[in-house]
Amino acid sequence: MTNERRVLVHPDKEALAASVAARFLTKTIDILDDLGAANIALTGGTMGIAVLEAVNGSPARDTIDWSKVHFWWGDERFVEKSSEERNERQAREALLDHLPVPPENIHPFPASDEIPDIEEAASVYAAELQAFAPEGQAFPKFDITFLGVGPDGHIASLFPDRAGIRETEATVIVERESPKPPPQRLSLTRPVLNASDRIWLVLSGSDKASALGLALAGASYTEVPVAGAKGRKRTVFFVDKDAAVDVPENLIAPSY
Ligand SMILES: O=C(O)[C@H](O)[C@@H](O)[C@H](O)[C@H](O)COP(=O)(O)O
Repeated sequence: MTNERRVLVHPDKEALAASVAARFLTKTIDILDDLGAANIALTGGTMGIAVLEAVNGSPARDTIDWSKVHFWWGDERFVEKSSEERNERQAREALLDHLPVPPENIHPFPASDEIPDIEEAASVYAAELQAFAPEGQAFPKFDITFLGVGPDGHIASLFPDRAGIRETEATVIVERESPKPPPQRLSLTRPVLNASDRIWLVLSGSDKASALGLALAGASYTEVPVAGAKGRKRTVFFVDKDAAVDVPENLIAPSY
């Protein structure tokens, strides 16, 4: 199988979440068989959380040795730890709090009431990435990185024409004026995201169609950040029919 970007189309959001959840569970089993451990980067957003809820509801959920899985995030809203807006809180409620994952395997970004200075919070997460990195590397190799996509084509908290999407040296950036509320966010940078073996983008709804179509048609990633998402081995767009209306026919994988 080539590393060409693939688009898998599903009839609706529910089928999309269920399909991605099933694929996540089987792929994680394969990764654990191959490597003995897995690093997964989660995303915020309604589709990202819907996938986690579907994983939690799967009968196959408990076939995995979750003690070997580490969970990270691609981005986080810089709000209080208990805020309902936090990606970590939403992921814990959707899945993580229902799994026998050792607490030390869950790596959330710092919250604003833990480290009030957002620049320091970014440095703390960069240090956490470094602490779990292979020798000589600055961050772990993520086996699967989930990304949602905004109507403007943003991924994680990397937004069009903002400094964050252009950053190639730092592993974590600060976004202070996110066009998507809340305004203050922390995000992994594109090089870190793209060092993932697999990037799985999950998007639904007609409001995503334009960004997806532009990205697949070769738009600049500084203008349409999702255009710059490319895993080392696989880049798969899991979409519903509404989000797929502008996708070139030749990129749509046969439905299965
Ligand atoms: O913290 C966040 O808000 C997410 O990381 C963000 O990148 C999200 O994934 C997209 O905005 C898509 O969100 P929806 O799936 O809700 O459209």
